Amino acid sequence: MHTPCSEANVNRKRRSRAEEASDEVIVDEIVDQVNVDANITALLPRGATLDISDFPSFDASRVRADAVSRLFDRQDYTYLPLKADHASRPIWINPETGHFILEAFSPIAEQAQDFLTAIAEPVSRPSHLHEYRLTPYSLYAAVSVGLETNDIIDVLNRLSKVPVPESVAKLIQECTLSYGKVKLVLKQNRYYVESQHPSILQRLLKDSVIRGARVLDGGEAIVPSRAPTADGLRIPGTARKPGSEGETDMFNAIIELDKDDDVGEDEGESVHSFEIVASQVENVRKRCNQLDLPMLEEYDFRNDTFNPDLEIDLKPITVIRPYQEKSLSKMFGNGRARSGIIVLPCGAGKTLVGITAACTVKKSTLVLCTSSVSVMQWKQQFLMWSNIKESRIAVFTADQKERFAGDAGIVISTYSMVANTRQRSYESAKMMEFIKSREWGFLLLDEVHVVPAQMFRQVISTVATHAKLGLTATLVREDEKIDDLNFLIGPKLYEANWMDLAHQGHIATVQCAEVWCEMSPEFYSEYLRERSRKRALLYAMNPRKVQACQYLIKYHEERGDKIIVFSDNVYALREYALLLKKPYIYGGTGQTERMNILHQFQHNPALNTMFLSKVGDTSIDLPEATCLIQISSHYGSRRQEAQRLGRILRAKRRNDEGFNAFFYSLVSKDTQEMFYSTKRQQFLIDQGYAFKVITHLEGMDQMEDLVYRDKASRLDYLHTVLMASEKDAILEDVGGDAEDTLSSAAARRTTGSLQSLSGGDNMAFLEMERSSRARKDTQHPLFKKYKKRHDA
Ligand SMILES: Nc1ncnc2c1ncn2[C@@H]1O[C@H](COP(=O)(O)OP(=O)(O)OP(=O)(O)O)[C@@H](O)[C@H]1O
Repeated sequence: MHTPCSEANVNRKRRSRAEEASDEVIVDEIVDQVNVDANITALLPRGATLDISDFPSFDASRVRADAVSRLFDRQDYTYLPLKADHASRPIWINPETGHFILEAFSPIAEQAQDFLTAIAEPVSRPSHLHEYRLTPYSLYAAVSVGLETNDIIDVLNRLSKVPVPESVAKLIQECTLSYGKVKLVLKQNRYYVESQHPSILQRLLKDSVIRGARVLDGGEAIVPSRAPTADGLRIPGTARKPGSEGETDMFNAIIELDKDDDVGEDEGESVHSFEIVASQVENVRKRCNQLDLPMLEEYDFRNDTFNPDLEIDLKPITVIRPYQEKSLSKMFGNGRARSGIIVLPCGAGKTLVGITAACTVKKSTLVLCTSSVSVMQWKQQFLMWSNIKESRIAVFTADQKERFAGDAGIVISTYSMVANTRQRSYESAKMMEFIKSREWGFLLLDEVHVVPAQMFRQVISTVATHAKLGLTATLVREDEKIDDLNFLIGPKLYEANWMDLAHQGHIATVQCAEVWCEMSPEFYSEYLRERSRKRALLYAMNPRKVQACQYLIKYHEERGDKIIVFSDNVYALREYALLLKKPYIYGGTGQTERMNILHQFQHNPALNTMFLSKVGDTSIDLPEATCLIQISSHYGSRRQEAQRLGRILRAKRRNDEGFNAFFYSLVSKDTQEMFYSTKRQQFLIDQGYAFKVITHLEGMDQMEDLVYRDKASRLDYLHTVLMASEKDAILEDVGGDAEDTLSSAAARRTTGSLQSLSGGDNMAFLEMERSSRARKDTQHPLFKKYKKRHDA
């Protein structure tokens, strides 16, 4: 993170003792100055101490004269005038990049964080300082949750230590003034273009495409009506958190909005609209984008009398968690359903968020997942959390093609089933007709980060739907295709902070470590000589790595942990597992054997370790697992790293006193693997996880049965590895979204062909190859403009 203080800290380490001594004098002076500022200390949380490195701002004229300021070089923003009461305001604004630094130790950090997540993208959120960045997408999302240009600038100004720089205010204005001003609303199966600003509708109607799409029924072109009232739509199963009002007061004391600012939809301003023909919706949407007036999509489900209601509610025993409620309030905040994406960490309960949204909309719902195993789990979860009748849920997979009873219901299927353009079986074609022929109130899209944009386009153009909700844990893709999702589904509505959820006990706290394993000399000289893919095999099979793995398994088994060892390379997986006498599962493992291993892992105290290939990256729920060891991984995939960590975030024992789960990445030192490893960790580091580097495992060399201790055995082993074909160095291809037929009782999300579980991975990688040819025509011109400006 590029903050003046962190950079100064790094640079300071490189400097001579003499310079440091002179700095100390200055720092002492600053500390003195800070100490006399009673306001600052009074604002600190009880028990917290003031660290000068957390406190880089002080009198600008003094800084210029001291020995430290030159270290900041171009990042010296001391010319920005600090507000007199800056100490009680938690945000720094970078005028050049639109990045914000939030002092996470501020008493109003939580409220400031809520505001920043609504208007900006979190970049990095370690313990003390958080970094956010403004982007057109984040501002688009802000507008879509109801924030207005002036509110954004005003609140930012109140939270900021310096007046909002003109460049930042301009970006906010440029990106938000036209956004959110036009809405596409589907009412009683008729599409309306709606706005509170008649002039904007008039501007749109000057466009020939839009004018041509308008329904002319002799009525007024622009029809005024009443805006929906934000009557605080209550999401089922939610209750107001005690004490939350007090916190709001505190927040308001600093950033209080003018009363007038609140007069908006609450007061029932009139809105104006004109109708467009359904077949022209896509064209009108495109035109609006080109005119810099993108349409927001909202579903006025409570006034939809055209589509039959679905009898569904959360069971009385279902209580949704505060962060789940918060994410949903972004979707339903104004009494309508806004389309968009909710981002929650693995294991934080995205399924229940989706189900609660369906219970709120109460209209026919289509759920799309990445595999048929997930389809069955969604069905089971609907039955577990809600009171929906089983006959109202239908499953559409390769093996089951059901229809729900009655006129409203839920269909759960996979992306590939719905997006398939090849020849379909008779049954499948009939089912698709059923899906296409009706209007869906709600489309729930699971694991949106892995589905190619083309597939989304196919789904969205096939299914007539009012509101869309995308769910994901990691809104990152190596192919940078995330932007497409914003336009195909909607903006990001909410993103939870992983660390907060871990501190509240909703997900496990995890200790992450990278274990650096020296390459044994024999392997290293082969590695340097080798030019082919076998290099990867050599660093994966490094005997020191095998030893580290053996040691860690022993250490954690003795602690009572249940361990999963991950390897993307099947050759390495098999060799390690056979050598260490542990069971392994990969794409080719027979079904009975798989079920048996998973069952034993869960219930047999004598089996505490299993090896798992890439097929277990996603959708596997083994809450018994408390330790992960990664021996070989898919190059630099940040998403895969996060998903793997996700396997232990739901550890059953997470709320035990002092409990920690463990995540080890074994890396062969001085090889290409180190580069990939650093890249892989970035997403988790940005979530606040700290990777410790372990260079020496205490006591490993003294282990009695340590493998490959002598040179002869290592040379033998090297020959075996060199004999392996180049094919063995290639990572496992786990096939597409294969349909499976298995089920087992206990292991939720492991109840089937694991081969099918990783279909999503393949989808994303497939798209990566095509990314260079990807069409950019759906990109909003303002974003293109913005990107060009930034690239320049
Ligand atoms: N409000 C809640 N009350 C009780 N249990 C909950 C709640 N929300 C989620 N859970 C439980 O948390 C676990 C994880 O939920 P879920 O499988 O939906 O997570 P997820 O976010 O989809 O994870 P992944 O990304 O790994 O698929 C489940 O066992 C679920 O029953």
